[in-house]
Amino acid sequence: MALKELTCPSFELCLLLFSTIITIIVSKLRTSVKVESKGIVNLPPSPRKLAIIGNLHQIGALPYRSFKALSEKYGDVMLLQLGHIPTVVVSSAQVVDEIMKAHDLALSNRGQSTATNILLYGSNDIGFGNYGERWKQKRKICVRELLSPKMVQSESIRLVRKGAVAELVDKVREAAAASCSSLNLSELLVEAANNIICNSALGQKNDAKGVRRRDNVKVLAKKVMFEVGVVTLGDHFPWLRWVDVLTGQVREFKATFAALDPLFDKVIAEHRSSMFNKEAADDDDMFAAGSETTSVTVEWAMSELMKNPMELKKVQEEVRKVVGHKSIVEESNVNQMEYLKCVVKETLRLHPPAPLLVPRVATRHVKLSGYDIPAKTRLYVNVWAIQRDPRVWDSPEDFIPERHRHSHTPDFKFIPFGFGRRGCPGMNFGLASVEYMLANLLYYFNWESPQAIDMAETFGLVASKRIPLHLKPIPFSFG
Ligand code: HEM
Repeated sequence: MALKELTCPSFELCLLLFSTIITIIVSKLRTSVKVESKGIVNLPPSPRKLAIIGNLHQIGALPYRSFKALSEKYGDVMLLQLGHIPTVVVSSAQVVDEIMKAHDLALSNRGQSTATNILLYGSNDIGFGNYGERWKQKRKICVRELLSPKMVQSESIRLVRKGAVAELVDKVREAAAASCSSLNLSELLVEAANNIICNSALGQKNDAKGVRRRDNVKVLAKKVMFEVGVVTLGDHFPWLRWVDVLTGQVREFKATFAALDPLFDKVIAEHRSSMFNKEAADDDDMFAAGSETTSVTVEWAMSELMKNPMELKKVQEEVRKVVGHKSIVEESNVNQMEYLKCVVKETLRLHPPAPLLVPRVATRHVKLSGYDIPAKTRLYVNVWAIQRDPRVWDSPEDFIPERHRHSHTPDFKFIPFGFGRRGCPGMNFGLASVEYMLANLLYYFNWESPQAIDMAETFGLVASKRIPLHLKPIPFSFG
């Protein structure tokens, strides 16, 4: 056979595959020798893995559900091989307690990906940046300038929330006046949550063409949120990074970044001499992380309430009793709505927007529940499984807001905002928005559902409803 025929593309591909396999085997042998020579022997239980892909074939489109099913067989600390990434999945409150007490610092790095490296300035942001002095500084500035309880309750941010929610209520009212029987509430919630965050952080300025800046950010933030959740082939198999280039994936990330970066430059320039600091403005993922988590929480709360009419009636009675005939829902009213707060908590228990938190990475070897976790292992905390764990929750699949009435102590069986050094700094900001949006929707309108509520999920970095929530609003009058 002529040499030319041998070097056809498929032969090159075989050669590439063969050399890749040899490289993997050699590197695996090296790793296992290293592991054994360091005395690391007691690894967590693992399901059987396949060559090269490891356990990837066992993970479905909703990984937190696949992890839960596997953990029922392999335990609360389980080791999976996701492509080339060794990954530990934690599925019990007790183990989270142990992490918090003994290993929070050692498990404070994040896992970076092709997407976060391109979109988030080399993963140099608060959400995906590694733990360290620079990261601590950035986080401190964000909390001080925007997310502290004092800032969240400041007059300026209250006004922003009030304005954005009034806009939401007006839009629902318009739809009701036009006898809309199937309003896409999900869409309006995303818009309202985005407006709260963009207007709080960026102000309400327009760009040169007269388009409101928040409208530009809105579209981009949604894109960023989706794309940072993308795990490319090259992330699982570094030797296949070139495929990400060929498929156009890398080009897509770069295009999003190219659109977002000048916008942030403008904001930074404007705020240089004022309250907002460059380090804080750097964090485009904060807008994305903050708005989608907020809107999906209200979306799930409304869905659960529609499925549970007794609870809907109860929470509406409370909201209307507290607000009375004033016909304006004040933020201060929300503090008296104890049951509404329970509804929000129960929603976050059953539908944590980040069901696997944001993955962490071990900076050094740690011992967890007696198992060895080597440095650089990725860690997922399966909050979705923990918050439905029948060992710690009665009737875990049922929507029972009442169960939160007397639970004030921090408890690792309920951690929708994560925990420790990497826990969510936007909790107060997020809760204030969720509670105020929900109180308004429940005060001004009664709701009917044109069809059965579909509770199916879809998952990127955030778990949202697969089919947007469509409802019929009916304006409520005190008569
Ligand atoms: C209902 C609303 C929200 C929920 C349920 C939520 C949940 C979470 C969770 C689970 C994490 C990961 C925590 C961990 O790994 O332990 C996180 C991180 C983060 N969240 Fe939130 N979040 C919400 C709203 C917000 C808002 C409104 C903002 C900002 C405006 C925000 C900013 C962030 C940031 C910057 C991080 C990264 C923190 C770090 O890595 O150190 N979040 N959030």
